[in-house]
Amino acid sequence: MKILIKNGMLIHPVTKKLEKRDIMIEEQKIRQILPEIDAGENVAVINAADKFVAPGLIDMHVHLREPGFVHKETIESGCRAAARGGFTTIAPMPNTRPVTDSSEIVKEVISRADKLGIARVVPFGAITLREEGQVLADIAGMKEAGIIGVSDDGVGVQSSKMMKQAMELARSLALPVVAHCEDNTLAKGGCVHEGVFAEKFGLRGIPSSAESVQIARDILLAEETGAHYHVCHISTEQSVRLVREAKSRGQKVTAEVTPHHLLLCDEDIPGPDANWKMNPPLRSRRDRAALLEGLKDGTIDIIVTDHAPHTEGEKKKGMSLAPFGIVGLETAFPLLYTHLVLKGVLTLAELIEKMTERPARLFQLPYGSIVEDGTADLTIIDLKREKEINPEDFASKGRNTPFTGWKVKGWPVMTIKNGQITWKEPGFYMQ
Ligand SMILES: NC(=O)N[C@@H](CC(=O)O)C(=O)O
Ligand SMILES: [Zn+2]
Ligand SMILES: [Zn+2]
Repeated sequence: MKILIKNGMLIHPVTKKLEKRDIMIEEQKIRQILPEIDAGENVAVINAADKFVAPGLIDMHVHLREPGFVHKETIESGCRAAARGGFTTIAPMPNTRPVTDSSEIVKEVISRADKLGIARVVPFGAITLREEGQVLADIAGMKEAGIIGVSDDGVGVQSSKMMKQAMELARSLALPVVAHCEDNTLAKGGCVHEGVFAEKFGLRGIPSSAESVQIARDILLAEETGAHYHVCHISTEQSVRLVREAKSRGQKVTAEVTPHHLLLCDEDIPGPDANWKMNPPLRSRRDRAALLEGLKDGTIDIIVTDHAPHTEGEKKKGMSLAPFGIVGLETAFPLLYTHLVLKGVLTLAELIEKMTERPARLFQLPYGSIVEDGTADLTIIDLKREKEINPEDFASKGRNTPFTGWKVKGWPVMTIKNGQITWKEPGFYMQ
């Protein structure tokens, strides 16, 4: 089927200004981008007047929970959440049960996602067997099966020796090492940032050094091994400084940040409600400022959600006992558009770049831009539409968000992946 998107606003690749364009999609490709295209016969026309058309959003850090934790999320519910949030490509972390540490599980995840066709799923494989930090996983086999990088997300790799071996192997396979950075001897037992909130509520804190110490170690190991080292969910001022310094020396070190670490700090936590509990925790106001600075100056390369669904029952256990993590796929774009773009922190083009083209480049994925003959992954967004965040609307099984009730603008109204409509806001106009 041919689809014609009429009168949408696109970011010009050079001037970065918005301009009105028609886009013709045929099969899985973008065939034409022109100021005016006639529909002709047998073409479905989408009226995108006053709407912004972005490349399909890419999220390089999500948790789909299948296999093993399907009460929290399934590949299907997670992909539906992605499509509803405007994402066409998502990269699930391997901390499922069993852990994604073999080519069989990698193939299984990819084939289930392919059959559904709701979002393109490009998985990470584990660094170590069962993410236990003891024995390297079959990284070469998993690469054959389709992984795009390795990560033990959920836990830090405690042994320097293990990390070094992983980097050597990953380097030889041209795979990035994507690190959840957490030194257990420093973080042990903490549930929130070691700061004002922890003190006020008498909770055990996780110091910033639990993250930054491991980043410092890993940057040295990456220098020695030549691996591409990517820092997961960076959260502290010191971590940003380390990445900036490594980049300035020309090292291949990259980093990602989440919307919640960009928009919230520990002072904002209203009380001991586990919907505000995630790993790494919300840090200080100063850390948050350093993250924004790092994002603006390019030290931090991309934005990811770290979508981490948990059940209401699990989250009711309170700050100390509830699992870490919040959902993010269905709120990321409107939150960032409202609080970064509309407040002048980033331009719309900069925000989009960090959610499309940059992640595609970092992980060598052939997506993330709107070009003729390119894959037809597109997200149509109503930048003016304002709506309250209501977890009851989520396609995700997870309702665990600290952003309930936030009034935000910039809601996706249609998501197209590989030339197929994967989600559409009810009532969004189509001829
Ligand atoms: N971010 C979180 O708070 N939780 C993640 C694990 C992780 O990303 O480290 C999860 O799997 O629930
Ligand atoms: Zn993590
Ligand atoms: Zn994660």
